[in-house]
Order: sequence, then structure tokens, then C-alpha cells
Amino acid sequence: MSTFEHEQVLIRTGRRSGLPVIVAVHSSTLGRAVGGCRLRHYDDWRDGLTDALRLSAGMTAKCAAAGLDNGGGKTVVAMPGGLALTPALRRDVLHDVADTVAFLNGRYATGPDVGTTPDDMTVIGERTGHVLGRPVDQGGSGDSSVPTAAGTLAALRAVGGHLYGTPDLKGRRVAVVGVGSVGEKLARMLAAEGAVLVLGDIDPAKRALSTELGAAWEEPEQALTADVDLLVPAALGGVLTERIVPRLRCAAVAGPANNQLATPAVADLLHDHGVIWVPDYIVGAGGVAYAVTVELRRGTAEDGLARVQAIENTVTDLLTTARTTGTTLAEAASELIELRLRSAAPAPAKESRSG
Ligand SMILES: NC(=O)c1ccc[n+]([C@@H]2O[C@H](COP(=O)([O-])OP(=O)(O)OC[C@H]3O[C@@H](n4cnc5c(N)ncnc54)[C@H](O)[C@@H]3O)[C@@H](O)[C@H]2O)c1
Repeated sequence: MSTFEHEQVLIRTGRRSGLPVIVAVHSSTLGRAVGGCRLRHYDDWRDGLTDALRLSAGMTAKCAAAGLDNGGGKTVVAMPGGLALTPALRRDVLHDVADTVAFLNGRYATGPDVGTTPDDMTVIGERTGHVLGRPVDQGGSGDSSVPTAAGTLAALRAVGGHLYGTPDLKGRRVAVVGVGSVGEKLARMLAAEGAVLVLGDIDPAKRALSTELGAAWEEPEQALTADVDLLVPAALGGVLTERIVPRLRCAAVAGPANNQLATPAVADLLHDHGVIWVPDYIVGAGGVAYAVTVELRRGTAEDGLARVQAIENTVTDLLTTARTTGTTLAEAASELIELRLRSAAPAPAKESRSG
């Protein structure tokens, strides 16, 4: 049986919507837990609980590795298959989320995630102040995909510096798989830097972007296995499988897509195959780093961007540690996270014995 390692998990039936609202607080060891609100269909609400547990633990790793004084949490609203969200029901759901977040008295703040937008955060903000990522004109830090793309670019520079002796991405061959909110912005940034791009997406309408940027267009699997220097998974999780890794032709993988490894063992497989893998929780931390700095720490936009750019140094340091200690970057990252959490954890209470 696996160990229950979360601090608190709250599951409530939304008073207005009747839908299960799940908030998992994985850790507040480093400070208030943060993590987005996922609103999507599940065959069984318990799959939503599994997602909340897994994603909140991922947020702990993301915050710790990014040097943020925050822990990991996540909200999931598990909608039954086929349920159509009318505007009125959506508003009810968001107010139910707000009440559940408010119940935790500031131990956790929510934000946008799959299925929710900055405008939804404004609605949540009508009932609780513990919310991040509202639009800029509503006092929030806005669309997180912009800093997430900038953080990914910073990670790619670090990998370029390590592999090729220069962080300059001009002429570097890069495949971006998934050109949605983050992937499209990143592709534009890479094109502006002079990278040679391969783009892929399941949505054929995204082909127009490759035409606009002068990039090659491939089906997702061909883009994943393209002959490039750097591969950027920017769609869904689970793309790095035991089947696909032996076919990879890139030197390194660094992308924002959450939970890229189909199983934990794939990290070693990548290493054995000679491919550097920078964990998604390091690469994709730009959005949360920016939101926390600007909204919770009351920093300026420049402070927020500096936090995002710091991902380049974090990745460079981890690559150096991995090289000098003979470990993988993923192992070096796990150690960094463990160290941060251990040094911040309160000392265990001394056992008192009587009699
Ligand atoms: N938005 C953020 O700020 C942020 C922050 C951290 C991590 N992430 C992660 O980055 C990833 C992308 O996020 P996003 O906000 O751009 O999502 P998005 O939904 O806007 O874009 C995802 C894109 O991937 C495409 N896609 C879906 N399945 C695919 C497949 N099998 N192969 C190729 N393309 C496929 C979609 O058509 C879409 O264009 C997600 O895993 C997300 O969890 C996002």
C-alpha cells in the first residue's frame, strides 16, 4: 500500500452545483500551497481525486525547485461525462470552488488550470481572496502561458549552453509538439531567436502557425521523433513512453507539458538512450513563479520576470551537478527538492514518556 503523504484533502459536494469539488493540499512546508483549478469530465469522480493527489504533489516539486516559498495544492471539479456547463452552472461551480478554498483559511490559493481561465478566477475572487491569475485589469497577473513559455525558453537556453557551449538558440533545431497556449507563444519566441522549427499538433488548424513562422509541419508522432537538437513536449502528459524513447533523435527533451513520463522508469530509459531529460516541473514553473511573485509577494512585473529567467540558472546548476556526480538531471532535481523541504520542515516533536 502506498503512503498517504498529503497534508489535507477536502472533498465536498458543491452546495449550488451538486458536483464534487476536490482540493488537495500536498504540502505547506515551504509556505502557503498553490496550484490551479482543473474543471473537466471524468468517467468516475475518483479519477478526479487521483488527478488532484498527483498534480498537487507535482506542484510541491515545482515550487520547491523554482525556489518559491510555497507548497503544492490542486483543485479538481470532477464533472460526469456528458454534462454541459451552461454559463449559470459554470458560475455555480466556481462559487462552490471559492467556498471550498475559503474553508482552508488561506492555507491554499487556487488559480487557472485545464478547463478554467483568468476570467473564471475573477468569479472565484467574488467569494475568496485566495485566488491567483485573474486578468491584469482585475488586479491579477494575467495569462500564465506567457511566463510559462518564457520559462521554457530559459530552460532551453541552459540546455543549449550545456550541450553546445552557447545559450544562443539561433540555428538550433527545435521540435515543439503541441502548439496551444504555451506552445504557440514559445514557437514565436524561438522563431524570433532564429531557431529552425518543427511544429506538430493533433489540431490541423495549427498548421497555419507553421506556415506563418516558416516552420516544418509534422504529425505529432513524427514531430516527437524528428531529427532535431531539442524536443519540447507542450501538449498532454504521458508522451514519453517505452515505445517512443528508443525512436527519439533529439539530444535533449525540455518542455512544459505536465507529467511527460508514461512511467517513472522512462527517466532511466532516456538516460540510457543518451537523451537529457529536464523534468517538466522545472521547465514549466514560469507561470506559477510569475503569479506568486507578482500577486502573493507584491513584486513588480520585472521581479516576476526575473524569477522566470532564473529557471535558466536552475537548469544549468542541475546539469552541472548531474555531470559532476554522475547522476541524471532528474535525480539531481529530486535531491534539490528533498533538501529544500527537509531544511524547512519543522523538527519532529520529541517523544515524551511518562511512567
Ligand atoms: N498554461 C500554462 O501556464 C501551463 C503552465 C505549466 C504547465 N502547462 C502544461 O503545458 C501543457 C500545454 O498547456 P497549454 O496551456 O498550452 O494547453 P492548451 O490546451 O492550450 O494546448 C495544448 C495543445 O496541445 C494539442 N494536443 C493535444 N493532444 C495532443 C497530442 N497528442 N499531440 C500533439 N498535440 C496535442 C492541442 O490541440 C493544443 O493545441 C499542458 O500539459 C499543461 O498542463 C501549462
